[in-house]
Formats: sequence, C-alpha cells, structure tokens
Amino acid sequence: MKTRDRLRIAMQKSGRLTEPALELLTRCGLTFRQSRDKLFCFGEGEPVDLLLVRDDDIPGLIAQGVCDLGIVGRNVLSEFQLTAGRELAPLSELRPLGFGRCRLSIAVPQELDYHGPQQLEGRRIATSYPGLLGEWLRTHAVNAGVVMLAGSVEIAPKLGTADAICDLVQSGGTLVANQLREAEVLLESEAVLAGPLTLPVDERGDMLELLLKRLDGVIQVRESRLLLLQTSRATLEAVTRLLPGGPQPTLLSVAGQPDQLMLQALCAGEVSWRQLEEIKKAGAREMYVLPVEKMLA
Ligand SMILES: Nc1ncnc2c1ncn2[C@@H]1O[C@H](COP(=O)(O)OP(=O)(O)OP(=O)(O)O)[C@@H](O)[C@H]1O
Ligand SMILES: O=P(O)(O)OC[C@H]1O[C@H](OP(=O)(O)OP(=O)(O)O)[C@H](O)[C@@H]1O
Ligand SMILES: [Mg+2]
Repeated sequence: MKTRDRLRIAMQKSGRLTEPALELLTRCGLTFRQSRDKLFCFGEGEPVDLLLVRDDDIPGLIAQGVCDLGIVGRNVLSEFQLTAGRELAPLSELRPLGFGRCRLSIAVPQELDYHGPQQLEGRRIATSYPGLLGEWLRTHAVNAGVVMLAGSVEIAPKLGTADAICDLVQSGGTLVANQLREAEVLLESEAVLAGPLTLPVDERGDMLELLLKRLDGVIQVRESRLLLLQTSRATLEAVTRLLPGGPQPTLLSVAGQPDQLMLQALCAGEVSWRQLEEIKKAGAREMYVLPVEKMLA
C-alpha cells in the first residue's frame, strides 16, 4: 500500500456520533474543507484528513491501514475485535471520548420473571452483536440460539422469531415501547478514539501524538470551570473549604489592599448558583465562573 504522510481519521458520515465527533476535532484545532462528494474532508491547517463512512466500517478501515484513527462506539469496536479475522491487525481503544453513551443489554419480555442467565438456556436471542453476545453466553455457560438481525431487533419477540433480544439501550424508551425489560448489561459503551495497537514511528506518528495531547487537554477541561473570586485573608479558610473539587487554588494579592486576596480555582464540573451563594455567605465577593477552552499541562 502507498505510504501516506498525512494522518487520516475515519468517522461516522451521518448519525449520532457525527456532530459531537466533529465538534471535538474542531476543539483540537482541526479544520476541514469538505470535498464535493462529502466522503473525504481535507484538513486545512494540520496534515489531518477525515474519511466519512458508516460506523460499522471504521474498525476495518483502521485494521487495514486505510485510516490511522477512528471515532466509533466501543460497542462497534469490541464487536469487531471479537469477530474480525486473525489476518487483520489488532486494534486498541486509545481514549474514551465521553459522548454517545449507551449500553449493550439483554432484554426479555416484561411478563417474564427473570432471575439469572440460566433462564436463557435453550432460548433464541436476536441481536446485531453476535460476537459480544456469544462471548457473554460462553462466560455464563449458557447454550442459546443467536438470531442475527441488522436492525429493529426489539421487534423480534413480538414477531415470534426470538425469545429475548440483545441490543443497545440508552433511555430504555425503545424497550418499554416493545414491552421488554432490561435483564443483563453486557457492555457500557461510549464513543472512543480507536487506533492500531502500535502507533506509527514517523511523521504521522508525531502528528498522532500531538493530537492525543490536544485531545487530553480538551477532554480534561470540557467540563471544567475556572472560578475567580475575592476574599479577605480572614475568610479565606472558610471560603476555600467550600470550593467544589479540583486542584489547589491559586492566590493572588490585590494591589493596595493587603488584607484582600484574589482566588483562582479550577473546578471539575459545573458550579451551581447554590454553591456560589454558599461561598459568598462564607465571605467571598466579585465571583466569576468562566468556561475553560484549552489546557496544556
Ligand atoms: N440510543 C442511543 N443513544 C446514545 N448512543 C447510541 C444510541 N444508539 C446507539 N448509540 C451509539 O452511537 C453509535 C452510532 O449510532 P447510530 O444509530 O448513528 O448508528 P448506525 O445507525 O449504525 O449508523 P451508520 O449509518 O453509520 O451505520 C452506536 O454504535 C452507539 O455507540
Ligand atoms: O434506549 P433508547 O433511548 O430507546 O435507545 C435505544 C435504541 O436506539 C438505537 O436505535 P436507533 O434509534 O438508532 O434506531 P435504528 O437502530 O433503527 O437506527 C438502538 O438500536 C435502540 O433501538
Ligand atoms: Mg452502523
């Protein structure tokens, strides 16, 4: 295969992961010019291009070396790892990305009094995930029939083609609408950055490493807030005690007011009005909560 000097990332062309994946890459400083066929996006600033494909094809494209990285659900990646031929290169989950959260679960008819895996013995289970389901059945020493369906799996019990299903669950709405209930969780999933087990040691490898560092910075601060406030030295301890998590705050002196301090703290998540009001009661003034855009340690 021809060697490439530009990094290529595969992501979903159109679906649940498309928007959040693009937003994440944009936050990492990547911008793209979309080609006319919209399947290949040329990276403008950095030597990183995008390939827009069906999510099921992403692991295979990485394993074949057509793409260096992919943004895909852990469910799709794990299924590929269990079912792909041995001739394909093994893949690894480089980073969890914090969106597209769902779980792969076995669900049974609502009226069934489910009390454990052995109840599935000899039953037929409909799924699009034969690899993950097969592995779970082996682990629990259950012999069950696996009925392959590409979609609309939840309808199978009503049609009489299966006794239970194994599919993705998020809100649980689809299960309820089909008179099913969750019985076993096989996998907790979210979008992940997938890549080869061993990273390339060339220019692409250097770019990949840089991208991972940027990604870590973005992920680390995505939920973070910077809290700025003023306090007197006398109330500093009480105020500090109420700060929501995060590393030690930084203290700055206020010009011309030796008794006053400016405090700066990185908070791990949202800072609520209730928390601000409590901190104010403890003696803080001039409080600001700022979103954090980038972080480079
Ligand atoms: N209900 C859900 N809520 C949240 N995340 C989900 C949900 N269903 C699936 N996902 C996650 O989002 C990924 C993409 O889901 P989507 O429904 O867009 O895929 P698809 O229909 O297989 O798309 P494609 O056309 O690319 O094959 C899934 O593989 C899973 O990781
Ligand atoms: O627990 P819920 O919030 O109801 O989500 C779960 C449903 O979402 C996905 O289907 P999707 O809506 O993508 O339909 P599709 O599989 O037919 O594309 C998944 O296959 C489940 O059917
Ligand atoms: Mg798909």
